[in-house]
Amino acid sequence: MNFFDRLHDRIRTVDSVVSVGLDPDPSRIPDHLQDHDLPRWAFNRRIIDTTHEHAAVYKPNAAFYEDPDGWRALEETIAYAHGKDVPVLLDAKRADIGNTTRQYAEMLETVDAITVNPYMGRDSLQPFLADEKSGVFILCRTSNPGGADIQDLELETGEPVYERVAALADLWNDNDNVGLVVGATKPEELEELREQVPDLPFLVPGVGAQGGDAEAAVEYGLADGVGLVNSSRGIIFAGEDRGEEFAKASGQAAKRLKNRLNQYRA
Ligand SMILES: O=c1ccn([C@@H]2O[C@H](COP(=O)(O)O)[C@@H](O)[C@H]2O)c(=O)[nH]1
Repeated sequence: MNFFDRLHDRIRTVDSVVSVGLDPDPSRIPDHLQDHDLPRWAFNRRIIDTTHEHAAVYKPNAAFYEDPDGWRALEETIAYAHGKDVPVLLDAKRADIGNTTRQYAEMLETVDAITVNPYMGRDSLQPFLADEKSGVFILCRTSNPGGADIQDLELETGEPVYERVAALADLWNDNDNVGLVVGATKPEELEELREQVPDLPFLVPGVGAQGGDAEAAVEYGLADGVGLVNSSRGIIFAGEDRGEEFAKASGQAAKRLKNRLNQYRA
């Protein structure tokens, strides 16, 4: 079964399009976990225990794991999430020349989907696109203010770069495994892009800590009911002031976001 069919089933099972971002900033991990062998893993395990019933996927961002202990923490986290039947989308934003990107694509042996950067063109993404079972989310219109610097530039045809990226992503979708990353902070672009590529599911980050538009994220992020709305800090650090009870607050935050997003689902 391909990733989007599996995601469709997962969304139906938990009645949720919430992507729980696992970005365990070491400086924000509660004191009582700092002595663990792998504090990031100890933190994530507790977050997974309280949020998995509300999670369509877990989205660890590779930036929070790129050191030897980090990779171990990530491996444990992925295995634990899978043990709870939750797919894992690695937010790695990878791509490189073909020979290198083939190595990056090995990551798809351990996760279910990945984010990739289209800046180097189709050959830089080919090993990801060719992996029929895995999801490939292509950065299109990102949520950060500087996303405009390049993505909004107008081409000679009058279309902005992000629209060209969406058109290319649609062309590259031979295996029905491509989605787009479009920020919830850009509701107008979400609407335009949904019209342009009606069949591509979106990963929509930027609700929660970045203050994006949750209603637009659901209304335009889903293609035939399939898509993901991510919150990371808003869920995992919801209980920052609650000491050993921190994970309970994360479970409540994930449930609250699920219910809020479900108000807008058809
Ligand atoms: O356009 C983008 C692409 C990726 N992200 C990532 O999503 C999460 C958002 O975290 P919050 O704490 O909910 O703000 C994080 O991993 C980003 O690197 C994004 O925000 N925008």
